[in-house]
Amino acid sequence: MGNILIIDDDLDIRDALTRVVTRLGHEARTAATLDEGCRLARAGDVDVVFLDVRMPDGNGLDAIADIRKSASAPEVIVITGWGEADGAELAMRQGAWDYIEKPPSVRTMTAPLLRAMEYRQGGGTLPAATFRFDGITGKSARRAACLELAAKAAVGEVNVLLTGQTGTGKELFARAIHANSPRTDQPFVVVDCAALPATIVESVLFGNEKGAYTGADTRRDGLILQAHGGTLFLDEVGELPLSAQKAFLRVLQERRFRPVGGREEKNCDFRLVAATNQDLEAMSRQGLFRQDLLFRLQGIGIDLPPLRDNVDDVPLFAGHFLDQARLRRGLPEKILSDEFLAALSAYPWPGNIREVCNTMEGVLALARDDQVLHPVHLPLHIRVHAVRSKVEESEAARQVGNGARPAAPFAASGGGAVAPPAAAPESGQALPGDPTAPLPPIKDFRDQHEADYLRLLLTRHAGNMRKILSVSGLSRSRLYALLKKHGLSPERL
Ligand SMILES: Nc1ncnc2c1ncn2[C@@H]1O[C@H](COP(=O)(O)OP(=O)(O)OP(=O)(O)O)[C@@H](O)[C@H]1O
Repeated sequence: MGNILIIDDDLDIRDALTRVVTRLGHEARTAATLDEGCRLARAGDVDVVFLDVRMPDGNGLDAIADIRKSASAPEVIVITGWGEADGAELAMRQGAWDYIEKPPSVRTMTAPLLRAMEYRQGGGTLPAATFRFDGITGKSARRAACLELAAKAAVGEVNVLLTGQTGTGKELFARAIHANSPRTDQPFVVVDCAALPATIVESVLFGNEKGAYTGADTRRDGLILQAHGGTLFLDEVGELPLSAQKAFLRVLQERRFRPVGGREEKNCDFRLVAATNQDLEAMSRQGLFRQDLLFRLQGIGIDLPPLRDNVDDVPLFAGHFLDQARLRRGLPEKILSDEFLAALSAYPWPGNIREVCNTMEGVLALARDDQVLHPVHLPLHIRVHAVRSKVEESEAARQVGNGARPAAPFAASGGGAVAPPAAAPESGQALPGDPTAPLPPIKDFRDQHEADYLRLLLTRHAGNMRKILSVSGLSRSRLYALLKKHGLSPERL
């Protein structure tokens, strides 16, 4: 028997779910507010949580990570409004087990609950608790959800597709999935698809017989055979030529392949993990990537967040890599000055975690004998960025002091500047038109303009999520987080 928690403000849905839960022999607890639900999840030994998205006191999606962090790490089944595909997607990205649409039927309520309970009773309980995160750090909710998914993926055989910008840790995660899988004692074979010469890509993958083509003076085993029993990691899979995609799809379907120039087929048994920093869905719409292969690859999709979406993780990574480098060189501990940390946080880290790692190596080389780290130890471009941000902030404050509204913070990523809203902001501190009026603190000023920008974004592009994301340059989760921060309704997304 399991403990099921139902968090929904709709009494009818609470009652319907309670009936389904008790009929399956489990115990049901209910909460009509998010606050009470989270409290019950934290307090009790809960196996599964049914969680409504639109709660009177907040958005259920924002509570998933917290609920998953409760001691019993319950599985979360999200209840979304009909057609809220974006909410469902976000729920899965935050680590939800599954989602059901309103109005729920007995079948839609029962199936995911049965599967989640089966998973927990079958030893799948708390996979993250037994997952070895060797060398993996980061605390943000999104990164934690990625680790959860990796832990779940590791115990099974399903194909995994890791996506994310360069340096976000795709290869590190692929290695961790292999290391935590039953195949850990077998080979982990990396195929860098971007480095495969197009003319011999099939021979590199599938091997070749002697004389199969000009220059093939020996027989050789391909990488697929080398991965037999273990894990094949296809890095930069978007670079795989179309002809090789077709051949590889067949391998995935039939687990058999024929070496180039060979007569007999060979069996192969490998677990596939692929990675890309490209948008494979867009590529497949343009005919550049086979859709059938994409479907096969993304058994479990793990989308690693860019570092700039989780600024709070920057000092953590900096400390982590600094310690690693310091211990390797036998140097004493360093103190990170506030200015040093501020400069790190102001920088957007386009090279993500890899860039932090390289930067900290450089910092340590410069600061060998200095106990305290200052901005001067950072590379010039990072210092320049920090200084520019500071100057821009003071410039903006000065313009406000003159009664002018600054244009710079509204520069849209797609080009032209977005005009500031005509009406006075609905909330937040009003800007002083009177030059003698006291200035708001810079944080309030920034927050207020952020809110104005979001309102404008929603007004102009209501209902067009793709446009909203491309114009703003925000990731989906960052957008939701900002809407929540400013108390704006995501309904118009
Ligand atoms: N969560 C993490 N914790 C600690 N180190 C990390 C983490 N993520 C990435 N790194 C480190 O950052 C560097 C880059 O990671 P990795 O090579 O896995 O990125 P990637 O996404 O595969 O990059 P690319 O797309 O350029 O191949 C590595 O040194 C890796 O160990």
